[in-house]
Order: sequence, then structure tokens, then C-alpha cells
Amino acid sequence: MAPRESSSTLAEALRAEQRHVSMVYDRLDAARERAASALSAEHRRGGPGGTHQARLERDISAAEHARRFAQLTSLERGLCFGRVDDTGGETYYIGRTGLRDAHNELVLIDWRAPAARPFYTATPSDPGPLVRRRHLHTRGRTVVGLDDEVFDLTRLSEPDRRGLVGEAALMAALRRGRTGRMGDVVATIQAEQDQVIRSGLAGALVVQGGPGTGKTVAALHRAAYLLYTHRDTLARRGVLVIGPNAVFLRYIGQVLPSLGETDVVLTTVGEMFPGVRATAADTPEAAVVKGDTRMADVVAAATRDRQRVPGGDLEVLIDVRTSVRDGVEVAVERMALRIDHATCVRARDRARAVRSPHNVARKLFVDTALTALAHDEARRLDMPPLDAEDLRHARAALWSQPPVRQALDALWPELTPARLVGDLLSDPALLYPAARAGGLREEEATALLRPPGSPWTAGDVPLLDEAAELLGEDDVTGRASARDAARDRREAERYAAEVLTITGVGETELVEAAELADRTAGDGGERTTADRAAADRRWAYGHVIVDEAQELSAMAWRMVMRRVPARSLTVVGDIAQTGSAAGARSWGEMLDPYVKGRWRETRLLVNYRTPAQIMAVATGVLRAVAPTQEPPVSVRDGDTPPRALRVPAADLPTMLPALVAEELTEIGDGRLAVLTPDARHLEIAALLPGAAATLTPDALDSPSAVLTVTQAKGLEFDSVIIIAPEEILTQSPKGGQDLYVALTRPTRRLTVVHHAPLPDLLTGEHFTD
Ligand SMILES: Nc1ncnc2c1ncn2[C@@H]1O[C@H](COP(=O)(O)OP(=O)(O)OP(=O)(O)O)[C@@H](O)[C@H]1O
Repeated sequence: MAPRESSSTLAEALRAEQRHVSMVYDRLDAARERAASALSAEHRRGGPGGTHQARLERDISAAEHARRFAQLTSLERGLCFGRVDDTGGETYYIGRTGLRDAHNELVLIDWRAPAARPFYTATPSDPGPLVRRRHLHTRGRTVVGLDDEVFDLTRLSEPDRRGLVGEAALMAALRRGRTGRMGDVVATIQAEQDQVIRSGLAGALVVQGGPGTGKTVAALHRAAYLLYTHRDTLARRGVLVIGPNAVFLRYIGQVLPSLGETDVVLTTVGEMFPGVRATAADTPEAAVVKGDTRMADVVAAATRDRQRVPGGDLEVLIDVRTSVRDGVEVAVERMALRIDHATCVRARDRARAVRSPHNVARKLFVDTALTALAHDEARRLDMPPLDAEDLRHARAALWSQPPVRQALDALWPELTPARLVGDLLSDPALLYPAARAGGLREEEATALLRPPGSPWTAGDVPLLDEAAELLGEDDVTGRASARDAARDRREAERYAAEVLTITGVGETELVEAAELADRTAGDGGERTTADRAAADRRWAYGHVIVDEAQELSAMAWRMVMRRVPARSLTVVGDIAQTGSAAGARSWGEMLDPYVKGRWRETRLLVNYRTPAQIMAVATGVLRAVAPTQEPPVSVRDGDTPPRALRVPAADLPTMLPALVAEELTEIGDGRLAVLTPDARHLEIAALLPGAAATLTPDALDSPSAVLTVTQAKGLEFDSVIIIAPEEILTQSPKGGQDLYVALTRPTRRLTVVHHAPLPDLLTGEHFTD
């Protein structure tokens, strides 16, 4: 531990750092002013007039300056947070962005740049080139404190040695009260996390770590790092971050903008199919079946089952003569056309044989059937054999007749994914045969059955995605719009390249013409990569990050892998926390089918969230439910031992509000959560009318919230009150995992309220009453 300095040397050290920090802020102000004046110059040039090209140039350029200005503005807080002194006698400052002084000397190094790396990786046993690492604490633009770690005291100058300052920056960061939003940790990234963050872009990286080991925080910093380091690839393709629910996304949402990244899409599995929002929950039985890859075969069988032939010949009544009566066209003569059964079978088999998606192959089926009908019509009308021209007209005329369309639609309907999957899950006549063909047992199929028109669940979304692959898009309109898009894009790139040359933005801002074109293509003028990617089911992302990845089912992985054909992934999770019945039992089980032998695993072992006394209780549960999993080691002790209070259920209405009030007083501005068994969520929420009780993002802004364990996954609170752990334990086959998750949410205080004797695995010795 570094010796504590006298107050005068600290004051001197603070003054010296203040001089540098003030200079760095001056440079930031200067950069902002440049961006602001460029923006207003652009606006002055503006107005609706000019050619299309001139307007486009202005829009692109103004958007760029606005983006730059917004980015520089977001850097205000904690701009410069670190300093390193190396063995060569050089000193560098580390911050949220890179800045140069008027002589082009680097006065601040971006935390993501290679030169900043020693700041994060130096340890006492392996300091690399560092003699000292210093953390600078600022409030506004004022330096208010310093933390030093000295790796080689002998190499420090005498004044520097006297100026050494103590307490670890990490501990100070961890002790802070929670705000309901995750913050960035650029100043205190630990060496093991830095390895995750800067691991190469290619292949799949699995980050396995217990609760509170900083998996989420490391994954988000990795997104920012990858976008900085592989800007060319990733700014155009974007990065997708998949989290467990909307509240979690809101919880982590502000970390990335504070890291200066905008080309990132945050989503949940339930939102990955454009136009569908999963609002309902599956039963555990249905979730397990829907998550199984046999469902891919079930959906494929359901699609084939919609490609039918009639039991015998197909007969269609068409109008051969119509007349107009009272302004309405009516049939005055009808004729029956026929296609024999064997021809129907041939038409279906031919369409299937091309192996195109259902809606694409449908055209071939319809064409073949119309040709047969046209020949039959000619025969019945004693017409000579049809030549190619006659045939085309005859087919078109037949297709315009509603009875023909209805008959062919019934045999090979045009289907949307929503219709295919919606019908399949609600019509026993469709479900049971497809389920059998896909290898499901009868009771598994029964678990899927639900009323028609039921709302979508997150488990339906991978099925919809599977269906979309099998059904395909309408090829003709698809090709036409692809042609239009390619033409628009060529235009946009040309304009963008010209604009870059004119404005000179190219060299200074590292913005490529293609990237600018990306932002300007499409209907929105300034749509970002993220906007366009989020709206496009077939978008191929440059990198995908999956958080709480243990919860994804095998079917969900199939869908995720379609979004990342390059298989560049970061998979973050904890097998010991798997709560979903369809979730992962091992990483290999989920990833081997796609990246066998090409995924690497890193383990994070230090818990930065939960104090040691609370973690001791959680470890008892982990040992019982997942004995092979290693519990993480807490980096700090807490001030308050965990409590267990035995309370008769009848006393809860009076006892709980008082307990919550008492805890809120203890934690001041911090956040509190009451975690309940699923079945008692409503009952307990009713006892606490002041607490947020639904899983809306606003729940994070409330000082107290009543949540189920699933809802609290990934989140953390200064104080946690767990109600009836004995009921959480038995509420599902994964009840033990749920209890482990609940016990590892607090950052400071834990209270367990139980009605029955404490379950054995919550060993009472860790608790005070
Ligand atoms: N290097 C660090 N510096 C400061 N705080 C950190 C650091 N690493 C992690 N933390 C803090 O520790 C807490 C836990 O981190 P995080 O939520 O990323 O963990 P996790 O592994 O995703 O946990 P879980 O599996 O329980 O969801 C957060 O408050 C985070 O800010």
C-alpha cells in the first residue's frame, strides 16, 4: 500500500494535475467550438433551395458535424481519469477520447487506443513498462482526489515519491450508491476484464463468470472497443447487443452513449422479429418444447403440410359468360374445369423439387396448375391447341377469376410467418401431424396448443424467424427493391465521396464515404446503421454480443446465428444462473452446432458487486444446486451482515412496509428491491403501493421496486429483501438457480424474510436475526 502523503504534498500534486486537466478541457472546448461553427456554417448554407445534390451534401455534412458536436458534448464528465508514468520517464494521460494540443502533441489518449492498455493491464507482479498508475477523481472540471499504485518505488523521483496517494479507485467506485442505471467503468477496468474487452474480433468468445464479475460491463466496453478498433468493418455492419428484457436494456442503455458509440442495436430475443412484440409468457413446458431444435423440423413439416393436393381431381367452376345487371357483373354461364389428381401431385412435386422457399415455389405451382386448367378449358371449348401466346393470355384470364384463385390458394396458400406459426400453435389439425413429423411426443405437442389469436411469446420469435426462412420473400418485388436499393446506394456513395472531398471531413474524422452513404441511404435521410439494421430481419451484423446468454434456447441460438454469418460473437453469461427451463446446461451444447472448435472461453472470477458476507450465503446455495460451478470471490467485505427474519405470513402486511422504510433510510439515495416468488408478486406488490411493481423501464427510477427473480436478472440494488426463499426454491425445477440469482443482487444489504424454517441450503450460521 502506498504511503500516505502530507496534506501539503497532496495539495501540490492536485494543483499539478489540475493544470493538465484544465488544459485538456480547453482542448475539448476548442474542438467543440470548431464543430459548432462548422455546423452553423452548414446551416447558413442551408435552406430548401439548390439542386438535389447540393441539398444532400448539406444534409450529410450537417449530420456529421452534429454527430461530432454531440459526441464531444457527451465527453464532459470524467474526461481525463488516468495517468501513467513509464520506465522511460514518460508520462501519459488517459481519457474518454484522444485530444491533441495546438502543436499536435497528444495530451490525452483514448482509453481504447493500444497506448492506453498498460493503464489497465499493469499488476504488481507484472507491471509491464509502468512505474506508477494514477487515477484522477474529478468533480465537474475540478480534480478532487488521486489514487496511486506504484509498481517500482525506486524509479520514482523524490517529489513524486512524497506525493504518492492511497486509496484504491476501484473500492471508491464500488462503494458508491446505485442510481438505477449502469455506468461506465472506463477508469477502473480490471486486468482480467481488459483481456475480455480487447480480445480479437474474430470467432466466438464466451465470457463465463459468476454474478457481479462484471460480465455485462466488460461486454459493453468491448462493444465500444471493437467499434473503435475495427471501425471500418463494424460501423457499416453495426453491433447487436441482446439482453434478457426491456428493463435490463434500459438499465445498460446509457453505458454505450457515454462510451461514444451509436452504431449499436440493443434488443431482446422477443423483439428480434421486426413487427412482432412478445408480450405473453410461455408455460415452462411450452418454453422447453419451443426452445428445442426439433421445432425447426416441426415448422418445416407445417410448411409442407400447407402444400396440398385434393383427395381426387381438382374441379373449379369458372364464369364463361357474364353480363352487367344494375351495374353489377353477374355470371350467366359457368363451366367446370378439371385437373386430374396425378397432375395435381406432379404440380406440387415439381414446385417442391426446386427447393425454393414456400412463397417463391408457389409461383411455379400456380403456373403449372393454371397451364393445366387453360388446356382443359381449350379442350372443353373445342379450341385448337394453345400456342405460347394464347396460353399466357388464358392463364392470366383464369387467374383473374376468384374461384380459380380460391382453389389454388387453398392448395398452396401464400403465407406470412405470423399466419403459419399462429395457425400451427392453435389448430390441433395442423399441430399434431407436424409435431409428429418433427419428432415431438404427443404430450409435447399438447403443451404447445393455445387459443387462436393468442399474444406472442419470446419463445415464438425464433419460430417466426424459422418460418420466415422457409417461406421466403416474394421474389419479384424482392429483386426489384434490391435493384432500387443498389442504385440508390451507388448514388449516395458518389455524393458522399464528393462531400467528403469538399469538406475535408474524410481525413480528420475517419468517416468513410460508404459509411456516410449508409447514414444517408433509405428514406430517413440521416438513418444510422443501427436504425436500418434494427428494421431488417436479414441484416448481417459485424458482431453480436449476447448477455445473460445462458437463458437462450437452442432455437433462439439458431436465430441469433442467422444475424451473424461471420460468427463474430461475444457470449456472456453464467451457466449456474440459468433460470429458463429451455436455457443452457453448457456452452458447448449451444455453440458447438455453429462454431465447433472455434469458440474460446474466458472466466471472470472476482465479484465486484456482492460483499463477502452475502456471497457466503449465496455460495451455500450454489454448492447445493450446481456443485461443479465455481463461486466468484468477493472483492470486498460489506459493512452489514445479511439478516434472516422469520415472520408469520399473516404479519407480512404490517411488517414489510416498516422493513422497507427502515432499509430505505439506511441506503439514502440508493435503490431497493423486494424479490418475491412468482406466484406472490401481485400480493406483495399490493402491500407496497409506493414501490414500482411492473416490469416497465420506469421501475429503475423508483427508489424501491417489487420484482420476481426473473425480472431482477442482471440488475443490482443497494438493498435487497427476499420474501419466502423456501417458495422461490420450489417454484420451478430451476428454483435453486433463482434463489442464487436473488441472493447475488445486493451491493450492500440483504434481508431474507421467511415464513417456514429456513431451507437447509441457506445455512443459518451466516445470518444474524
Ligand atoms: N472494473 C470495475 N470497476 C468498477 N465497477 C465495476 C467493475 N467491474 C464491475 N463493476 C461493477 O460491478 C457490478 C456488477 O457488474 P455486472 O453487472 O457487469 O456483473 P455481471 O457479471 O454481469 O453480473 P450478473 O451475472 O449478476 O448479471 C456493476 O455495478 C459494475 O459496475
